[in-house]
Amino acid sequence: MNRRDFILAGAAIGATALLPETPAWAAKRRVRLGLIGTGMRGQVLMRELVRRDDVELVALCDIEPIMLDRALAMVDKAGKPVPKSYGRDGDVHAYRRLLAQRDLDGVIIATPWEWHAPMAIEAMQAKIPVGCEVVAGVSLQDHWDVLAAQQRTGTPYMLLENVCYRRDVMAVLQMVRAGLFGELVHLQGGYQHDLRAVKFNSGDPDQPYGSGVEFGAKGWSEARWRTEHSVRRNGELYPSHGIGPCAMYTGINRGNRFTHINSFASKARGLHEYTVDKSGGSSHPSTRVKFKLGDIVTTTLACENGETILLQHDTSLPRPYSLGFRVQGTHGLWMDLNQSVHIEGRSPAHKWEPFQGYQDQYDHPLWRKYAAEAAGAGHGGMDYFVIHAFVEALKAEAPMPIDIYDALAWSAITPLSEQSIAEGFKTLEFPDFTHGAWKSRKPIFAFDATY
Ligand SMILES: NC(=O)c1ccc[n+]([C@@H]2O[C@H](COP(=O)([O-])OP(=O)(O)OC[C@H]3O[C@@H](n4cnc5c(N)ncnc54)[C@H](O)[C@@H]3O)[C@@H](O)[C@H]2O)c1
Repeated sequence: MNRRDFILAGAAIGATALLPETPAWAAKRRVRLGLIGTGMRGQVLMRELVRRDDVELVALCDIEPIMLDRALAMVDKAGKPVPKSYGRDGDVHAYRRLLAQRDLDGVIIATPWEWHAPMAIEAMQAKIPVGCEVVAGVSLQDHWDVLAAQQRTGTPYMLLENVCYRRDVMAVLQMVRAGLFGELVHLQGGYQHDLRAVKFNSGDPDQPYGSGVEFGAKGWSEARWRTEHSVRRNGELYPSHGIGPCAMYTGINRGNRFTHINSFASKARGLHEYTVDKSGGSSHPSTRVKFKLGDIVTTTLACENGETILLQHDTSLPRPYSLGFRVQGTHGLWMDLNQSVHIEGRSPAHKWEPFQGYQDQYDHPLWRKYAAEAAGAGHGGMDYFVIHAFVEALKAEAPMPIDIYDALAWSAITPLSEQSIAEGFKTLEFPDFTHGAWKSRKPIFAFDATY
């Protein structure tokens, strides 16, 4: 079975994730990748890509020449061959020319959210495996369209959700699998990150954070596109960093699934107050914008196996960063905010223990093996692992460890939470993107030190 037959076999049964064990013939030594979106995130991912000997970055695309030039300079500094580049002319569809380049083994998408679904769909139609930054799509229909393209073509798709590879998150995965928490009952996570200085700047490419109160066409980097989502939308806008680890702990899409969702949104005050304070009055146009996104959006998910999961989206108020994880079962719990654990019968009664001892004992084999390589990579090293996983799975032509179903279930939380809030905080049924396959699918994420 060659690579093409392997992909088509996936299409025939509806999902690459249902494919058998990695076949013996599959052992590529190098992969040729393209990158669409060489902005702030794309450049962080490129740091990982250009230092790998098994990756050849053969194509870059961005419609902002400054970002494209920064990316090309990174390749040059790394002493790697010059990739083809697209988009300098500002053509928002220049990525189609990249996808038409016939030598690609995979493409990474790190563009604004609204581009993820169309770009991924067209890449899969061209039979080019996709590594997509969070999120998978914007509307619920986007999610069904991405699924249809993946199933029609059988092309591998991975969501590049890096928090699943955070060192403590992976140690907790080992603890969950070792049964330390007993049967899981309740989990929490979220995206609790003061993004005010990301959502506004002066538009100066050298000062992307907090340099002013512009956004939209006058902003730079995420202020150019992300802030608009806070103007138009009210929901859990960035679910995957929080839900990804919780979904892996509870086996979502692999023996478990989300059944229901609801969301509550608080009033919206933070972004308006920030623009007034930062601009010193109410004369700047940004101070007159009415932001729809509630400052704190709280989402609850119910799971088939009886767990509840609570997510909080909190990006518009002053606060230190924390994803707010809590993993609680019949024998005890872990919380990341206080870096503490309590395990009944092992911890002192009613007392927290520091997590460090557990971290050392349950450190994941991947971290034990690759900690030195990951040192210095983005987000405390986890960006090393997410790129490593995508590249290794591509080389092995094996199922993606965070696959299309993970991507869709995690990312669809956003449009569903918007709908819940819009309909008076209504509880909604969660769609089953696996069409029942969740019952028999087995977990595959991070069982050894491979990827
Ligand atoms: N996983 C993480 O930790 C993490 C961190 C930051 C950002 N992200 C995600 O990465 C993505 C990009 O975010 P960012 O911070 O790099 O934003 P950014 O604005 O800095 O970069 C996006 C780039 O996409 C380019 N672009 C826009 N439309 C395009 C098109 N049609 N064709 C080609 N290029 C186009 C822009 O010119 C820009 O350079 C987002 O989805 C974001 O949520 C993930």
